[in-house]
Amino acid sequence: MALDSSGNQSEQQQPQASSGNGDVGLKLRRIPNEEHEPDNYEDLQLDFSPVLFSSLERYLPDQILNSSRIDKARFMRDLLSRYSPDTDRIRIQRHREYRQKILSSYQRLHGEIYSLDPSSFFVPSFLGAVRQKSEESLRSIMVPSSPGIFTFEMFNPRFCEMLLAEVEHMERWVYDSRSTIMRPNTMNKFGVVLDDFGFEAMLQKMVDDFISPIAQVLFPEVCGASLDSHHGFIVEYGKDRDVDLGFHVDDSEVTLNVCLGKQFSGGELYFRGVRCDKHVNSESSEKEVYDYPHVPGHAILHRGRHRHGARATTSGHRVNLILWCRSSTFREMKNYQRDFSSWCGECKFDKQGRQQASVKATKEILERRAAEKALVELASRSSADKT
Ligand SMILES: O=C(O)CCC(=O)C(=O)O
Ligand SMILES: [Fe+2]
Repeated sequence: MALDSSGNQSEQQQPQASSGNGDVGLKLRRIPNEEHEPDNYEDLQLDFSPVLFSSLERYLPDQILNSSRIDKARFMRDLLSRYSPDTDRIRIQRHREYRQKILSSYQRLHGEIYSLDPSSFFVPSFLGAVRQKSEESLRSIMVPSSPGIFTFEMFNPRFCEMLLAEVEHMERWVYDSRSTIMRPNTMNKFGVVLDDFGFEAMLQKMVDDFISPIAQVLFPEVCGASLDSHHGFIVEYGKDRDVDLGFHVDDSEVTLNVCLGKQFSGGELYFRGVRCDKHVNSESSEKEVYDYPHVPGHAILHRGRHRHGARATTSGHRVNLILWCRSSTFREMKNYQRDFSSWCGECKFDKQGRQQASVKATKEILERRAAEKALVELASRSSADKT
């Protein structure tokens, strides 16, 4: 369903609370209305991601929030267009057409995995821990690893099998239809972007209902509670696939990486500390060195800025689901900050150095003052002795 510039739709319209030019002066709320359940915009042809519309909906002023879905979509589209440069708009439009082309011709193998079904996707320990919503319950399923890195069992073997089969089915479709698809990022020659194949809404729900509540507890300093978008993809290693992955940071605040299988050796992740943009190439300390061997069904959760790479998969076939989870709030806040010592190892080290230097300088001043005072007292005592 397309939304034309006048907002006319074939969908039946409800009475309008506010419409047309009258909306222009209305401002978004500063604090989202968390109780409001946003509409779904998947079926509308919009210039921006439907997920963005659902997220933005909670910030709408009451006058718009109570109006029809179409009016809300029109209001948000106009607002976003005002802030989006033309080049962005063209890029978004092309990407939407690209996705539309895939969706209109790709036949799903397991349609049931395109909607989140927690009890069939997740193991009971993971489901129970997130549902209890306490820090204690979340920490109880985490395997001790290294500071800022959390590992836990997450996917049921049956779900792993179905997703693996779906990925194989996608690759076969790409080959048979001679389609050219966009690979997950510049580092991978293989793998698929799940969001382009219709998984975007399911994966964002996984982020909203499961990853954000965990990140809120484990990564509050990068706005873990407000992960409002993601890039969800599959990486594949082994014979006739990628071999390894170079040292890098992810374009995410928090990354979830789950191994789906199959059988393989090698492919360990290696970590070397969290860094901000300025310190991304700095040395790492011994304490920051950590290696993680993948286990099918198990997840590893880390900050996107935690420097890492993947060693060569030396035999077999390794397939992982990666979710780069992003927070627009964190990205906006970052523009106004210089000190990232709450999460960057090097900023923290610099800050400690500055604090130690300042303590040392203060101590020296106090010692000098005490010595001067003692000298004055000595001098006054000796002159009193003489008289
Ligand atoms: O191969 C892996 O498990 C890691 C992949 C990764 O770090 C990435 O795609 O950003
Ligand atoms: Fe990565």
